[in-house]
Amino acid sequence: MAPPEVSVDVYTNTGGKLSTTLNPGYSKRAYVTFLAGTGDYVKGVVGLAKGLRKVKSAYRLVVAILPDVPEEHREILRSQGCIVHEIEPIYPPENHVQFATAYYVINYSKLRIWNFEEYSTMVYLDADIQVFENIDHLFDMADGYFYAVMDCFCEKTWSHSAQYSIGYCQQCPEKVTWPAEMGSPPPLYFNAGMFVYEPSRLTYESLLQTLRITPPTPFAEQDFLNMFFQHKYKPIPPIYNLVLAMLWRHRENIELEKVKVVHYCAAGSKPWRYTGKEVNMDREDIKMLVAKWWDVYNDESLDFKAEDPSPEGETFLMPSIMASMPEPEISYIPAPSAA
Ligand SMILES: O=c1ccn([C@@H]2O[C@H](COP(=O)(O)OP(=O)(O)O[C@H]3O[C@H](CO)[C@H](O)[C@H](O)[C@H]3O)[C@@H](O)[C@H]2O)c(=O)[nH]1
Ligand SMILES: O[C@H]1[C@H](O)[C@@H](O)[C@H](O)[C@@H](O)[C@H]1O
Ligand SMILES: [Mn+2]
Repeated sequence: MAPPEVSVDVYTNTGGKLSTTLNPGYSKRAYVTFLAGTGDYVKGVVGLAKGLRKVKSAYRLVVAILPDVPEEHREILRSQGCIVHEIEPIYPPENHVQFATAYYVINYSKLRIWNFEEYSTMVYLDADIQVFENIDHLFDMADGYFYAVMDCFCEKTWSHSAQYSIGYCQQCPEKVTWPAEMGSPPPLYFNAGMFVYEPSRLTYESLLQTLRITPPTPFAEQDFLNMFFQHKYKPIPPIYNLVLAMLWRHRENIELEKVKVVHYCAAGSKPWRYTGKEVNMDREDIKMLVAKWWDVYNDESLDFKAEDPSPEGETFLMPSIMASMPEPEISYIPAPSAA
């Protein structure tokens, strides 16, 4: 039986408030990012909030914050229209980590976002990500999968891995093929700076339970999520999370003018710390992308306005008739053959 229709206010990230008739069965959607510490990542979140406004995203930005984020920074985020949501830290399993505990706490704490059950679908974005084109259509993908962009194994950060040791990368699996004597090739591996997922209490509990018996590995929650969602993972095109190293490692896989989401994850590329001195950072494409981030960050017209809806406002799934953006088809990337 169809649920009764009710009239509700729909708040948009662009500051609009639309009254409409919605089916209460409609699910809620939001972007979510993560912030820890007293440092300068708050600038990344502010940039991201403004970027989402610039591309007229219909959905709010939730910021999952650790208790150590100072009140001053929380206030900046609220004043930018973000929904600030404090979470408890998650610690790595006991007796496993002698050093770099902070690194693991920061990254594992991200798993709390599976507990945000008030939302049915969320798009997670690292604070060092910027969105240059509307990606709201990602919320329309079929339920039951974990969507993210395939990573690249060519940078030194991967030097601990078997892939790196033989020069194998899933971005060009035909260049160096996986040797039979090393067993089956590794499963597809995503970068966890951006993903589409469904919060769920059950999944959340299973994640935490599994984490307790999983020794920490170099890429922390990224390795863990890859293991946990191995059979649910569906790759989406690199335009949804341009890992910057792709520009010098696999330029042929990237159509830069089509890129919607940029992930400033390469060493030296965080726009708010950028000096241009580190390796590859003097490239023209990098300079252009850093400048584009600053354009958004410095654009005062993108600041959240006082007359805009309160950060407590809810964002409901809008009936497609109201959606302002055309919804491009997303082509799934077929799994590269092992050979
Ligand atoms: O002091 C910090 C450090 C990190 N973060 C948050 O944690 C995220 C992950 O850190 P980085 O973006 O600096 O790291 P990378 O992009 O190199 O990280 C990649 O690898 C990490 C694990 O190694 C995570 O999986 C991360 O999501 C993935 O994009 C940041 O975006 C930010 O949201 C903070 O808030 N404060
Ligand atoms: O998977 C890794 C990891 O996310 C690193 O932290 C990032 O800097 C690299 O670019 C990426 O390949
Ligand atoms: Mn990142």
